Parts: sequence; structure tokens; C-alpha cells
Amino acid sequence: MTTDLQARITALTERLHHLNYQYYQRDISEIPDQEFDQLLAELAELEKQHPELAHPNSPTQRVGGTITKQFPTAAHRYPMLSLGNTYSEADLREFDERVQKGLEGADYAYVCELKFDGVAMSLTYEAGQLTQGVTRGDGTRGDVVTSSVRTIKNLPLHLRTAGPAQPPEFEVRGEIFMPLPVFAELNAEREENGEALLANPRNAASGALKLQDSALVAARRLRFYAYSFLMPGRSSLPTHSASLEALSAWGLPVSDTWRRCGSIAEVLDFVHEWDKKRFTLPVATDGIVIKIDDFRQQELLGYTAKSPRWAIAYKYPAEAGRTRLRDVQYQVGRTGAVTPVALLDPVPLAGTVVKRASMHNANQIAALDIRLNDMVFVEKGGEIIPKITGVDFTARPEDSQPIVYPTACPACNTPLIRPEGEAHFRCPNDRGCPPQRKAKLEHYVSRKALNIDGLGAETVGRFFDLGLVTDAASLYDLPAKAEELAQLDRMGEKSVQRLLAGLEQSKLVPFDQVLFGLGIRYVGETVAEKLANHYRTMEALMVATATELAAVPEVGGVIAESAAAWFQEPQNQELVARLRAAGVQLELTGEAPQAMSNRLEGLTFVLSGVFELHSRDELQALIEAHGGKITGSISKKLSYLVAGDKMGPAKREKATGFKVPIISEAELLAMLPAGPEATSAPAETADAAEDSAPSASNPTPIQGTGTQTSLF
Ligand SMILES: NC(=O)c1ccc[n+]([C@@H]2O[C@H](COP(=O)([O-])OP(=O)(O)OC[C@H]3O[C@@H](n4cnc5c(N)ncnc54)[C@H](O)[C@@H]3O)[C@@H](O)[C@H]2O)c1
Ligand SMILES: [Zn+2]
Repeated sequence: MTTDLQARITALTERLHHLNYQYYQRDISEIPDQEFDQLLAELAELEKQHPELAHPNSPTQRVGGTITKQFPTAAHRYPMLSLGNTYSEADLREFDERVQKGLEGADYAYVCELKFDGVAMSLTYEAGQLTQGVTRGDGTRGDVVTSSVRTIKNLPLHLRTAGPAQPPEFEVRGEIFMPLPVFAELNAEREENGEALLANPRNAASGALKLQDSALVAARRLRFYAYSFLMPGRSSLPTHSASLEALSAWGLPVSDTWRRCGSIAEVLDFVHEWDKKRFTLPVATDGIVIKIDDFRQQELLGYTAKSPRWAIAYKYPAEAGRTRLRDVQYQVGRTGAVTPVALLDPVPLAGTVVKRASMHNANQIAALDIRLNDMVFVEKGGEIIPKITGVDFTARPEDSQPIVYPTACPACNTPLIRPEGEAHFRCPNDRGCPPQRKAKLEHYVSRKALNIDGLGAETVGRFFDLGLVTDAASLYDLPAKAEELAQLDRMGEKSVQRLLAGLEQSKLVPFDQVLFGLGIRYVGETVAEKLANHYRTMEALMVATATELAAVPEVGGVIAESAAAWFQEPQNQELVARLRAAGVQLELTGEAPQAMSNRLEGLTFVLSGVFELHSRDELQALIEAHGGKITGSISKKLSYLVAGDKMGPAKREKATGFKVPIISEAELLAMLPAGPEATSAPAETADAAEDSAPSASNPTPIQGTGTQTSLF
């Protein structure tokens, strides 16, 4: 008996250690959270009954995370714990009874907050300045990720002095998360590019914080919500609710969804109220956190090894549905990627009725062993489009049919290809395949591209279906068809006028956005900006070879190949010529960045690793402003390799082999003439780092806006 128990405890312990490792280190959830929590609860129960069988390092006793070894670490002044959690209202009432007992009849109140599903962060402010950001890590030590945290736009680097007096030094804790619209957008881009999808917004935020390059972190557009205040000694504020008010007065973003509740009944009301309403928030949430309001009462109740006794998390059950898979449709995207979409019997899920779900790709269908007519599980995991997460094999009907993936494009019948290493099949007929052409047009008119007022995706799609437009350049022939347009249903004189004005306006849209609008595979917003800034004119860009393109920082080999191939296609050259004739911006206007000196003229540099004082972009801009050149690869002709932290050993070896001098960031800066520009501090604001655009660094210190809800 005992050996059976011991075996079960050991098995659970090992399984949970493994799941924790996957979850915190690798951002992978092998099983749904609710299942994980059940395993943990089972282990806790067994350990309670047989404490002598518990493993000393049991996952019930410790915070699940660890430090990553990629960053310097710092000790937490106050341990960063986990929260006790429950999925049941009965447990909440029990929690309330324990609190009542613990406080021996004194009055108390709770604060209820949404449980944001991201990554916990500890921030230190000294004299009103953000000085450090540390992850939870193993609860005692965490990774120091200050420069990444500085890229978070709604997070103030300097606090305001409004509200209650600010302690000279204090800690703010809160959640770093990826807003849902950002998550949806990044995944749509990844889907188009055939890259692996981010599993959910939490993993996406956590993965972003593990990136070394803060410019890349900035591109993930993370945000922060503060939910706790800590200071050395006795708190200058009496209650948690007073501290939330103070934090927002000081400019820190506090979601205004919190509420003070006088009783457990009010807490339960809050829990019910947000059950569905939480889906209207632009941030993923998975429950409610309930905290004792009074700081002294918090102290009185104290802590277990793993979590405070004065707080608990109520988690909403995962929103999953079960329904029948009727059919599979194959959609062709802008770059030809074919994605399977499940057509389902309608099923209510998280406040909407779901009829379609994503199945990602052929591998996924095979991995889950999905067949037509199966009963499948659907989940809405922060994504806009729900996805199939599994099959109910106990209910597999006799008439279930294997899903036969098409071998030819469902739209144009061209045989599909699957490039090596890619998850998606593609239709290679990029110029003839109607859905690809249509999606390219939709992309061209979209907000971040040509942003054509009066011409949304739907309208341009309709024009395409009617044969009124065929490609981007043909849009500029629409003025000649004004009368015809005005005859269309739901168009009218006014809409046509607006559309024509929008078209005219789009001729002023800067070159980098036009380049993005061309929809070249892998040339996203950031890359388009890099290329436009580097080459300045379409003419120069179009004659660049793949090798030259790859030398532009942040333009990798795959991007370079894809862009060069695009420019070499005669049809694309013709398209560009027609756009030029239409008057679209095909070069950057305005001055090239001002030269500061010619000290580095004739010298070439490779930047590698992580730098301490400047971002890579800033160093690049400095080198170029002083007449130097950046290249991508190490060769005999290279003047210097500038080595930051964590530079790969291969680069060092190569440079040594070619006898290329290896210098540090400080040595590089020392080569520049003395002056404020040469040694200017790293970008002070998050804005400057966003999307890593060197030309956009126009540091204006961000201050908290004071509007509690403002996320963006
Ligand atoms: N699926 C898996 O394989 C797997 C593996 C490990 C962990 N998990 C999940 O992670 C959970 C454990 O994670 P945890 O230890 O971070 O605990 P937790 O996520 O249950 O609760 C603590 C965390 O809640 C967050 N939080 C959000 N809003 C908050 C607010 N308003 N106030 C205070 N905190 C707030 C903070 O980041 C805090 O660290 C488990 O319950 C499980 O669901 C899943
Ligand atoms: Zn096709």
C-alpha cells in the first residue's frame, strides 16, 4: 500500500516538475492549466495525509519557475510567491471562513482584481525613477530584464509626484502581458510567413521577455498592469486599495477593473459579473484574485511556503466546447499558404457561437488524428479564432472519414508545394491565384500599408471580384471608373468621392509603408522600414543582391533571398513602374541622417552580441553618422568586430582567423570624437525602441497618463 502511494507521489512529483520546466522555461503548456492544477491538488492532498512520503523539493512547496541563465539575476527583497487557487465557489467560502478565524472576529474587506494572464514582474523605483525590473524566477531570485521592461510603452520610467507622498524607494509588482489584438496580429503575420504560431498570449509575453535584444522585445508590444505595492518597513499606505489609488496617481497603469468588497457575497457577485465580461477586455484573464485589503491584517494572516494566506485566485474553468466536425475548408492566404478551417456544428463558447475553428496545418491534423464527423473539442485560448484541441475518441462515429489534404490549390488548381521545414502547403501561383491576388490588394490598402481612406478590405475585395481592379497599381485607374463605381450597391456618389480622395492621399504615404504594402514575403513593417532607411530609394533597393540585403542589420538571409527574388521578377518590376507612374512614393523624402563626423570613414564594422550602453540600432546609427559602414558577415576585409555580451564563439574564432581586431562597445565609443552625441545615453523611452526604428528615436519621456484604463 505504502509503496503504491510512494510510487504515485513520486510519479506526480516528477510529472509536475517536468510540466513546470516546460511551462516556465520553454513556454510550452503540455496539458491544460486545469489539468495541471488537478494533478497539483492531488499531490497536495496525498502529502497532507502522508507527510513522511513527500519529496523535499515537492512542487507543492515551491514556486514553479526558475531563473533562465540568460540574464544576470537579482535576489528579491520580498519573496515573489504563487497564489493558492481554486475553481470552486465552495472553496472561496472556505477561504473566507479561514480568514474570519485568522482575524479573530475583526472587520475586514477584500479587494477583487482580474487575474491577468501574463508574466509577473517586480519593478523597483528609486527617487521616482525606474531602476530595475526582475522576473519572479524561483521566487527568491529572478532574471534582471530592466532593458526589456523599459520598452513597455505604458510603463512610466519616471513617476509623477501627484497623490500621496512617494517613499524614496519602493517596489511595484504587476503583470506584463501581450494585448489580445497584438497577439492576433503577430500570429496572423506568422501564419502568413509559415512560422510557428505563438500558442497563447501568456506564452508570447513570457517568450518575449526571454529575448536578449530589447529592440525585438519592443516589437512584441507588451504592456503592464500594476497590482501591488511594497516598501521597506511599515507601509506608508494603510490598505491595498489605497496603494492601488496611489500607484495610479503616480502614473503607473492600474486596470480600473478592481473593486473593494465588504463581504464574500460581494466577492462572488464580482466573480459572476466578470465571468463573461472579461472577454470584452483587450487582455487575457483567467480568473479573479481576491486579497485582504488591510495591510496589517495581511501581515497577521501571513504566508505558507508557497503563497500568501491573505489572498486566493479563483480561476474560471477553461472555455472549451465539444461539437461535430462537418467539413474542412482550405483558405489561401496572401503568400499562398493554405490553411485548413474546420466547419463545425454551432456551439456556444465564451460568449459567442462558434461555427469555424482553426486547424493550423496538415501536421496538426495528423498529430491530433482528426477525422471528418468526429466529435472535437474546441477552445478559445485568447485567440480570436477558436481552435480544435482534440478529438473525443470515445465518440468516434463509424462513418468518420480521414481528412484528405488537397494536393492542388482549391482556388486555381496549381499543384501545392511544401518547402522544406515549413508547416504549410503553399500555392506557388502567386500572380495568377485569385485569393492571393485579392489578399495582396487587401494588404496594400490596409492601415499600416497605404492606409487608403474609404477603401477597406471588404470594398477592395468586392472591386476585385467585379474585375474593377487587378493589382495595386490598377487602384490608381479607379478615378476613370468613378461613374461605374457610383452605380454599385452601397457605394453612392459620396463614398466614391471619399475613396478617390483617399487614393490621392495615399500618394503621400512614405516609402517604407509602400514597401511594406507590396506584400513581399517576410518583409514586415520593421524590415520594410530598415530597408527603406538603408537604401532610401526603390531604385537602389531593386538592384541590391541578396548578399547585400542580408548585410542590412536585422535582415536575415531568408528575408534577403525572398526580397531579392521578388525584385528580380519582371512582372514585379512592371508593377513598380506602374506605381511610380501613378505617383506613389518610391523613395524617402527628407534629408538622410546628418553626418556627425567622418572619423570612421572607410571602416567597416560587424556588431555582435548584446551591448550594455546602447542598443544595436543606436550603435549602428552612431557608426553610420560618423562615416563608418555596417556589414553582416566577418571577412578578411572587415575593419572591426564589435563584441557585446554573449557573442557566439564561432564569430570570435572567425575574426581571430582573419586577424580582424575584436573591440568592445567602450572601445568603439572611444574611437568617436568627444561630444554629447557620441556618448549619448541609451534611448530613455519605450517609444524610441518600439519596432527598433533608429530613425524614430525622438526621445520624449513618457509620463503616466493617469487614465487608468489606457492600455495602448
Ligand atoms: N499547463 C501546464 O503544464 C502548467 C504548468 C505549470 C503551471 N501552469 C499554470 O500556472 C499556474 C501556476 O502559476 P503561478 O505559480 O504563476 O500561479 P498563478 O498564475 O496561479 O498565480 C500567481 C500569479 O498570478 C499573476 N497575477 C495576475 N493578476 C494578478 C493580480 N491582480 N494580483 C496578483 N497576482 C496576479 C501573477 O503573475 C502571479 O505571479 C498553475 O495554476 C497552472 O494553471 C500550467
Ligand atoms: Zn492557387
